[in-house]
Amino acid sequence: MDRIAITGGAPLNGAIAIGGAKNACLALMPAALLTDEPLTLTNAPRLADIATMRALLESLGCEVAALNEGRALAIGAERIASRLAHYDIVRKMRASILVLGPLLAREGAAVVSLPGGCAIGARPVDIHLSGLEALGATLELRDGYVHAEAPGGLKGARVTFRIVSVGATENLMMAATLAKGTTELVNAAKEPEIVDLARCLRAMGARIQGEGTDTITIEGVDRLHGATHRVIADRIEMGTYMIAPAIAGGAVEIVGGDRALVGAMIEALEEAGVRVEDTERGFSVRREGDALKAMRFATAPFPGFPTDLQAQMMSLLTQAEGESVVSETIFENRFMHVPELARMGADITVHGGEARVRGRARLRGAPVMASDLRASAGLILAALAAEGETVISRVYHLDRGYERVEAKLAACGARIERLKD
Ligand SMILES: CC(=O)N[C@H]1[C@@H](OP(=O)(O)OP(=O)(O)OC[C@H]2O[C@@H](n3ccc(=O)[nH]c3=O)[C@H](O)[C@@H]2O)O[C@H](CO)[C@@H](O)[C@@H]1O
Ligand SMILES: C=C(OP(=O)(O)O)C(=O)O
Repeated sequence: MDRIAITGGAPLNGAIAIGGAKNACLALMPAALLTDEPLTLTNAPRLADIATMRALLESLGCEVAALNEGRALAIGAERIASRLAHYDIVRKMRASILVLGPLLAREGAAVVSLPGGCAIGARPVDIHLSGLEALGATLELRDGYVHAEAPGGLKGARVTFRIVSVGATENLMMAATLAKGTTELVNAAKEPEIVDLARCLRAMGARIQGEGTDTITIEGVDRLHGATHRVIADRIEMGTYMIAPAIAGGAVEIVGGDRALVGAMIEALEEAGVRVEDTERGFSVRREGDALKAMRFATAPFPGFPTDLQAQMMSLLTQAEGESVVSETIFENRFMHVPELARMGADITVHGGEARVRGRARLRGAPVMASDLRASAGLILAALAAEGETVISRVYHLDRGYERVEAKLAACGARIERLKD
């Protein structure tokens, strides 16, 4: 298993280009199941999670070609050879549940493994399932699998989500494109990845309105066709690299930076004393003066502060003057990075969903372990500011969502290398 070694203390100066969004691409790929014509996705990120979704789609009979060195994916689902999403693939990645809606809509039947919990929380899929039932599917849970049927096809309905769920909104949007009649999704997620999926589905012939608001309306059509769609920029990668010069010093231009995607993050950074200035290619980020200021923030659905940037922002706040308060409202167990940051000298206490971060801790390099994707990114950022060497193990978590992280940071002056075991 690879590890990453970082010797902290070097300021970062340069430019970092942002790739296509993992979480958008993971929802766009299963959309290919809705049509027998090819769907081509450009600006695709080259990540482990994308390879996992590719393997899952291939196991269902899709043909997937990687073009332009993997930056574009052409996915053809001319014939669905299997309706079974096997546990062996689904357990690797929760987004696998996103094949359920499209398979059911196109084939009238699907058997999909339940994804199970993960480090950040239990993450049930009840909202996905009750939504599909509202569209007329019959579901049965057997041996860890969801057995879903809709022999006469799905039927449009009004579905009110109990809580805002990105994945359930995506699954239902896709399922509803081929349902008979109109579906209204109420209390829908408003994340940019939802908007991106709606645009792609529309390019495929779907009739969708209201994406980006809390009510999405989908008028079912008889069939969808192929399309080419460009994946939006990864706002979580963007936010992660915005913190790098803020914590390590220096100034980094985020190429492809887009304020509309990271508004809450920019607000939080500015409150902490970080300056964000527009450039022709995006924006540049640097710390204002020497000291960062403590602040409080709570994670929330878009346009609120993203839970996927909470760990990274917490690393930054270990270096702020005073006590910061971080509330995690989306996942019940997303503070796995705290004990690892403590090993590096951070002073953080957690009570329930709230972490109190006392700055300005003197961070020192230590061996630490990545527990999940964004926790790994938080540890990398903390290591950039720590004295001495930090070695992060289990970086396969990081590889799920960050492409060439060592190369991108090293190009800005970070002393970082991947240790191959
Ligand atoms: C691949 C992908 O896009 N992943 C993102 C997606 O995950 P994902 O789509 O899994 O997250 P959701 O928005 O569904 O989860 C929000 C909350 O709802 C709960 N819930 C969700 C579904 C359900 O059926 N029942 C239920 O109780 C979850 O446990 C969680 O507490 O959105 C999350 C919240 O922005 C991000 O952190 C993930 O990076
Ligand atoms: C939690 C994440 O991904 P997933 O939903 O695939 O676990 C993430 O991208 O931060």
